[in-house]
Amino acid sequence: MIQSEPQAKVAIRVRDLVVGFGDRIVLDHVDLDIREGEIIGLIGASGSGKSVLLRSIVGLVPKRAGSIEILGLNLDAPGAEGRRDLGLRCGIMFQQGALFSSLTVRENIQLPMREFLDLSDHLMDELAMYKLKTVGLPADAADKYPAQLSGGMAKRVALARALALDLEILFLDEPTSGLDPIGAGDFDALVSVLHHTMKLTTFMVTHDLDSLRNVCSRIVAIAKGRIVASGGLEAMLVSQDPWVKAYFHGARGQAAFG
Ligand SMILES: Nc1ncnc2c1ncn2[C@@H]1O[C@H](COP(=O)(O)OP(=O)(O)OP(=O)(O)O)[C@@H](O)[C@H]1O
Repeated sequence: MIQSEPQAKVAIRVRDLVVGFGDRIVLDHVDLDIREGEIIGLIGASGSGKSVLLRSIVGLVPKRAGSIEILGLNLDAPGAEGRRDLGLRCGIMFQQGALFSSLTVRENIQLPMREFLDLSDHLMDELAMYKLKTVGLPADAADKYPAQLSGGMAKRVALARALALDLEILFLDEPTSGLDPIGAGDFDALVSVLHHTMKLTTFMVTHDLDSLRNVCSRIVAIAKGRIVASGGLEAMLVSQDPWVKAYFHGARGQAAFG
């Protein structure tokens, strides 16, 4: 696992967060601190609320109670300037990549630039090519449409779009799902390189045991609406939480870590 700086400042502070839909409570008084430079791997059973937690933190799902601070800004009252500031400093890559099918790769990558920056078309073209290169794609991918890309390429384009601005925090929702093990390993390596070169704080929802081992600096496990374990692999392996135990000591966990 990647080591992180224990004394770094808190980048994301979640306190007493309650989120629900109808009469179902999905997040039940969740507390979580993520420090600058950490790569967090959020794990939990299907439907345990991983994506809901990610979406709540970025303000896409309304909360019922609690508070969320990102880079020192309280999401309850960010103000127009604060909202813009967060848009510039945080990037999100969703599970399905969510590329716009009618736009080329270049145009997809340029969307956040158009929203947040005032740049000439020429400069945006140069930046888009640079971002493509950063995620390991060839220049001729720029004029392709999403339907012409493989799953792995589409994920890289989605990452390039998330990185379109100079980010401090990157949110990834199951970035390696749907990739074969080699593609997933390549993607993990890319996330590690970006972490080292850009000093990104990364919050990643994942089911991928290799990603947890190779990329994350800390694992956070969620079950029954609460954080039930947090720490390195060693902490997970000795956790007494039933779900964490089953996950790390079950057949897949044994194959990966045993
Ligand atoms: N917009 C919504 N409206 C109603 N219920 C929702 C909504 N979004 C999520 N849920 C419910 O919240 C629960 C948690 O969903 P979430 O997507 O966070 O699960 P997850 O842990 O990410 O699962 P998976 O690993 O399968 O992606 C699920 O029961 C889901 O049906």
